[in-house]
Amino acid sequence: MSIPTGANTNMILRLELDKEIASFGNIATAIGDSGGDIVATDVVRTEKKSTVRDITFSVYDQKHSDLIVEAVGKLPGVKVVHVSDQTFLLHLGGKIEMATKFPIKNRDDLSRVYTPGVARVSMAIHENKARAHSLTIKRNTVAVISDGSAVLGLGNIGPEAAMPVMEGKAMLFKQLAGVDAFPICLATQDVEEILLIVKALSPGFGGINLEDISAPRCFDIEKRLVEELDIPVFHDDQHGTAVVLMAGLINAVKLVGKKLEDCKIVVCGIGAAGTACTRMLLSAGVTNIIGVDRQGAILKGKEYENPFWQWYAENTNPHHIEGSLSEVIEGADVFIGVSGPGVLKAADVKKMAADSIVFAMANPSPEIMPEEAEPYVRVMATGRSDYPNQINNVLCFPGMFRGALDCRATKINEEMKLAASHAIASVVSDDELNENYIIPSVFNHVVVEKVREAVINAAYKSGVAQRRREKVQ
Ligand SMILES: NC(=O)c1ccc[n+]([C@@H]2O[C@H](COP(=O)([O-])OP(=O)(O)OC[C@H]3O[C@@H](n4cnc5c(N)ncnc54)[C@H](O)[C@@H]3O)[C@@H](O)[C@H]2O)c1
Ligand SMILES: O=C(O)C[C@H](O)C(=O)O
Ligand SMILES: [Mg+2]
Repeated sequence: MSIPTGANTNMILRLELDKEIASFGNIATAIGDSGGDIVATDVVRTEKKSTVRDITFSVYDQKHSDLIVEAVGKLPGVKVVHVSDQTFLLHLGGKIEMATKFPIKNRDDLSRVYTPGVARVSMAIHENKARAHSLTIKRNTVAVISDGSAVLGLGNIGPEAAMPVMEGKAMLFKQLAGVDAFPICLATQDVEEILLIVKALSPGFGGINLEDISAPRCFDIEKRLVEELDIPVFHDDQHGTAVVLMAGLINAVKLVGKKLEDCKIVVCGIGAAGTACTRMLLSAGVTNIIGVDRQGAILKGKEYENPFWQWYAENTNPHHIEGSLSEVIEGADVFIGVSGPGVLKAADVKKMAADSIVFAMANPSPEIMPEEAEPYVRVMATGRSDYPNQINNVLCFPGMFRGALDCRATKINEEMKLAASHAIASVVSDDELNENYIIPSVFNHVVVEKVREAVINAAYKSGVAQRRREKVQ
């Protein structure tokens, strides 16, 4: 599968040029004629007969870049050394590192942070385990755990390939909410093994963020970890997504003047995210929900191997609507896509009710690109950062864990999730609300603070916060 590099990505082409044969003018013409735009050129080194240059040029996508590289590579005296882009360069050596809070300057410091001084601290924790929250990194630390089985919409690409996504989540935790998160990708997809590993590594962490673990295994893993651990365990693809979806929907229906309970909602992709989004919609009073997966609409009376689809069939699709996505979407007010790229066609969107809302949330390529859907929809959103209305769980998980860690919640419950949805939605005021602004930006500093506050209040009200209220600012 080719991954779109995004609109107007800058590529860097390293060329070795034979000084006698190659002409920079020809290179510039080849790039320009192929629709590329030269942004910069740098001389890397010059030798007697050749020179090595980096040419930075902007392209639309991966295919466009390949075309230009091919055209340049055919020029006389030009050898393509390699092609990279800024995204790849940013990933060289990974995106995060560990830092110490203060330097160890002398033997005195050494004897405090390390042996012998550290032994007294260890014994204090041994006497009272709760002290780990004040004397170790536990109170500010979250493990971001994946088995690489459902990475974005790319599927089961394995733990090594999942690392860049998990490093990205860790960066966002730190930058947005000051939470120290560790990416941990496991070389197993066995439920029992994952449970054992996560439980065994939990002592050093204040929370567990499960990420990109495929359904239905993710449900069992999360449920059992929640039962067996006394720190919050949160499967981000389920609950983070559902929280942000609900925030976007609260504002979108307000904008189009519909009532959420009256809407016909089609959810496409009944995996981790689709199941959790549906549960949240049901608890908000929506009844007319139709779930669609690869085989079409999920229906009561049919036999499903997946026990969660059995539950789904019992609890949704009250009018027993059968058929494919393009059949069941007829007259729908809302489409929620958490499946894969290009699943929804413009012709399907045309069949939706007036003032339709399309949340095409599959990453990195949505169920339909905004350019295709926009002529027929009133409100369009994706999970991506390069279009307006980014409905992405990053609006939830930093503030959610910040709040849960600060009040030392034992779990993240329904009350905390619903409070987070309303907090996110409330960042967009009625005056600001419009088709291109139903959900705040990830960079809006108010979001994390509002989510944190709402989560803390809900945690105290629902009795899962352990820290004395007056200690939590
Ligand atoms: N925007 C966000 O914040 C956000 C959050 C979570 C997940 N997602 C996206 O949602 C998608 C699913 O993630 P998940 O964690 O639930 O994965 P998952 O593997 O648990 O579930 C995916 C489901 O989609 C179904 N599906 C795949 N292709 C389909 C198609 N062509 N038609 C109908 N159904 C199809 C699969 O059968 C599966 O049931 C991914 O693309 C992911 O990037 C987005
Ligand atoms: O990682 C993201 O951008 C969102 C979400 O967790 C996903 O799996 O797509
Ligand atoms: Mg994810």
